[in-house]
Amino acid sequence: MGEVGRANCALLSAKTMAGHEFPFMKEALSVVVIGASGDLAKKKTYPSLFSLYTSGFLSDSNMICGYARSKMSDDEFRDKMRPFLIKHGSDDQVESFLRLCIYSSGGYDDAKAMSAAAAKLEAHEAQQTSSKANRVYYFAIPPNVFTDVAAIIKEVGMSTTGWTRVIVEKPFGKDSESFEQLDRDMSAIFTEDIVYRIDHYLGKEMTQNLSSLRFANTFLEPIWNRNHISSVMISFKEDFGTQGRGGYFDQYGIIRDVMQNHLIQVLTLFAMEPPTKFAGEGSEISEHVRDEKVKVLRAFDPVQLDEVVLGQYLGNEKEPGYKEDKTVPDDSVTPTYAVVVFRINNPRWDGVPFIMRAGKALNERKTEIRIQFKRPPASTFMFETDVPANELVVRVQPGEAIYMKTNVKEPGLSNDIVTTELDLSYNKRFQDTYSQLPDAYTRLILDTLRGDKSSFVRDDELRESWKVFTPLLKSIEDKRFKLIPYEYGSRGPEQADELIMRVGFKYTGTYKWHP
Ligand SMILES: NC(=O)C1=CN([C@@H]2O[C@H](COP(=O)(O)OP(=O)(O)OC[C@H]3O[C@@H](n4cnc5c(N)ncnc54)[C@H](OP(=O)(O)O)[C@@H]3O)[C@@H](O)[C@H]2O)C=CC1
Ligand SMILES: O=C1O[C@H](COP(=O)(O)O)[C@@H](O)[C@H](O)[C@H]1O
Repeated sequence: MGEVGRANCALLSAKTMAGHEFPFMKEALSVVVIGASGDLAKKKTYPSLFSLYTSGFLSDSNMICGYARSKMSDDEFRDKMRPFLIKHGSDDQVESFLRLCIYSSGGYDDAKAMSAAAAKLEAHEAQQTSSKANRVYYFAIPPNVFTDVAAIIKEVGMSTTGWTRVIVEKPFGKDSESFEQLDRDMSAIFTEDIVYRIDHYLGKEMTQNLSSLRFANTFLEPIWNRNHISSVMISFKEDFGTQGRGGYFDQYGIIRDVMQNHLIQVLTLFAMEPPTKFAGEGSEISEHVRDEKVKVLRAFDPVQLDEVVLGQYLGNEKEPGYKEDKTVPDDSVTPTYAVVVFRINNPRWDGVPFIMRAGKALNERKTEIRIQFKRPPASTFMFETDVPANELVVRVQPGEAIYMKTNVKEPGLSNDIVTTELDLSYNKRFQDTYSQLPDAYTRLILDTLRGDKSSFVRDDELRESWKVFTPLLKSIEDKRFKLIPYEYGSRGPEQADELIMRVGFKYTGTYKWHP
């Protein structure tokens, strides 16, 4: 890899970075997973740490210490974790990785138990040749214990010879007020530079790709504005319901669950102005992208209530409805589906609707960004037909792809216009790497080890995004919305389509894809 490519490693995948030696790899490292007995730890945190191990970023000299309230021996913990690792590597790799994993039990405010865990880290670190010992704490715990855990880590768990970094999971509050409280409590304990707020959508391949797509292609950036784009739609669809998590979900709803975090992150990366720099040496590099994301959030207009549609799913003959989940109250008014239109009041985006759609229990699973361009001028006169607008679609998942709906002459003797696509499907174009693309968590944990914060959420980003969402959430809690029922497995409420058409999205229904 040449020097330019190397400098840009912030934009490369863990796979293509394999073989790279980062400074943290020459120093002692312990990773402590708080909440190691939980769901996230077994489904995401440990498999991602294992991937970093099999790709050479973690080594046999590292220690991974699980910490949670449940009492377990090291071996019992390893037995619990083994089934979640086996599909990610060979049996030998799993066993050698599990040898790095120890377990320590204790309460989330129990400084004595945390000291016992820290003593194990110290004993291990003392055996290493490096005089610097770094520590990462991964908070796979509910937010109500964040500050208790943070306080005991600060008291007894900080590295005295190297850096300490803390990865924190959402939710980062429920509204502006609770966010400010959490932020005050956390910042009284840790300085912002050691806090890595993870949003796994920022680690997804196509989210990471957005800036390259925009700023590394001269044909795109000049048309990335109100002069050429008529609407932008960011959609998140899941073809399953709350899957027994209804009790948790009911406290949050779809807006807090995916819009205020994952989708707003995608939107701000899409809409921000060019950052000063993406890559290079120094911790300030990470701030350039985050500065621009904050700036664009500050330009959001208040959401208009008549530009919002909310829904809740009903069951069908096969699947239960949302309120049939025993953990959901019978009178729940929590939306499982939402369309919200955002307006960005700056010279680039004035007048362009940003339509955010998210829903559970829909007809398919997909996340995408759909950019609809203005119609070709005078097309009805010139071609004597309504030529459809071009659309650029960034398919985030599943089946990562970028395709541009393009109008061409129908091949043959006809002069009719047909809409087809310029298609960059990742599974075809990047056959060697596609099946090995790293999980979002793998990439983000590696970024933490490297000290690259550009794909983590800064406190002022959260502050600004809560300012956008809080008034809307309050209106929902004040029951100012009618929740529209939709059937499990449908495309969501019809009123959602009416809204997106009303604000400017055009659906012709004429495009057919032939894979
Ligand atoms: N490289 C690749 O992998 C490619 C894949 N394709 C695939 O082809 C298929 C069709 O392409 P696509 O770009 O989605 O085109 P469509 O024209 O089918 O859909 C375009 C958009 O219109 C919305 N829509 C659909 N029905 C209605 C309606 N009745 N009223 C209002 N809006 C509606 C869809 O929303 P909603 O999502 O809610 O249905 C979608 O956002 C997709 O599955 C796509 O993944 C196409 C090109 C390349
Ligand atoms: O954070 C969350 O994200 C998942 C969707 O993540 P994905 O990577 O599978 O797209 C969502 O199902 C969950 O409700 C939400 O809390």
